[in-house]
Amino acid sequence: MAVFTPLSDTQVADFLQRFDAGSLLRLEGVASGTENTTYFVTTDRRELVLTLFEQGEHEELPFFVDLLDYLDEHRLPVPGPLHDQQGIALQSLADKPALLFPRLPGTSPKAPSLKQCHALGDTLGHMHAVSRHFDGHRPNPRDLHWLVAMHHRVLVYLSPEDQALMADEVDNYQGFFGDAPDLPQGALHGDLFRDNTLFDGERLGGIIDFYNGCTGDLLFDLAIVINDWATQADGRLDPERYDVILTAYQARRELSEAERHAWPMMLRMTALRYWLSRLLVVYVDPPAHDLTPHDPEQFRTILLARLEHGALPLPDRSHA
Ligand SMILES: Nc1ncnc2c1ncn2[C@@H]1O[C@H](COP(=O)(O)OP(=O)(O)O)[C@@H](O)[C@H]1O
Ligand SMILES: N[C@@H](CCOP(=O)(O)O)C(=O)O
Repeated sequence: MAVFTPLSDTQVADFLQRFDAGSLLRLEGVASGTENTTYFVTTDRRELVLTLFEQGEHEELPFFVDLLDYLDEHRLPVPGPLHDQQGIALQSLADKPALLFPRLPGTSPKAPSLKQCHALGDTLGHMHAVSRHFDGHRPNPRDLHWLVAMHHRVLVYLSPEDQALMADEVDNYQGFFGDAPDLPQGALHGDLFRDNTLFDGERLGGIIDFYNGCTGDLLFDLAIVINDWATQADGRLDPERYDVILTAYQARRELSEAERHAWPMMLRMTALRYWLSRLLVVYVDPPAHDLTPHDPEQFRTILLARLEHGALPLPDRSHA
């Protein structure tokens, strides 16, 4: 499904000669990708992943390479791209930009255990502690400016109640974040859902799919994680997962007073961010290929639950 550009064994064998990565033994298209063409590549030396970039802003690829290089150098479990014999990571193959990565171990959890939640909170806290010093720059493409600009495009498809909900919420965020003190900044993953992690048992083998990566409010990343990892089917927060992730995170990077104050609003804003991006996919800009879109309703439910019940208290760092 997700092999948009078919590649032959010969093309990939030739491509591998640019690197010091061994000779091709096996090439296998990956069905689960949604945006790019992904192949698993086995050589006589190692397991690799080859990605061809089918869409998106290609001029932004050097930012992703720099970010992955930086996090890899700081020993975060990310696929640091392979560099060729001239030291260059970003390549071209079949007229598409291409990157070669190590294949990280594990599978994505659907119902993460508390140990997996701990590993995720610990790694995200570690990542944010080091990513504060990353000197690349890419504004968050899904921040409040984007919400303000884009939400008008879906209102016509919503019930009058949902139109009011969305428009009022965006107003609330503008009022709140316009006056709020600046939040700690750094590089973010930007889409750290369960399906962008690979677990080898309880061990976090890797965080993948950094193509929403950007620089901005670190709290935005943490709120995305909590809304995906620590939410029950009815949209309410799962208290155990919530506590474990946030305690492990804060053992690495303590939240500031400004972040604690902004937390309930950030949970709402990132829920609306996905309600909106999913509505845009369904109604405004459906993908050219035949993929089942994610359900926007899920994030409307999460937003309503955050509005009705607020956020649970944040654990203190002293409990870490
Ligand atoms: N470095 C990696 N190690 C192991 N598996 C990977 C790696 N990168 C991607 N994958 C696998 O390929 C799939 C598609 O990759 P992804 O980058 O998420 O593509 P897309 O952006 O098209 O969704 C992932 O769901 C995962 O199964
Ligand atoms: N994880 C997202 C999909 C990626 O979102 P994007 O619109 O920022 O590319 C989801 O579950 O909706």
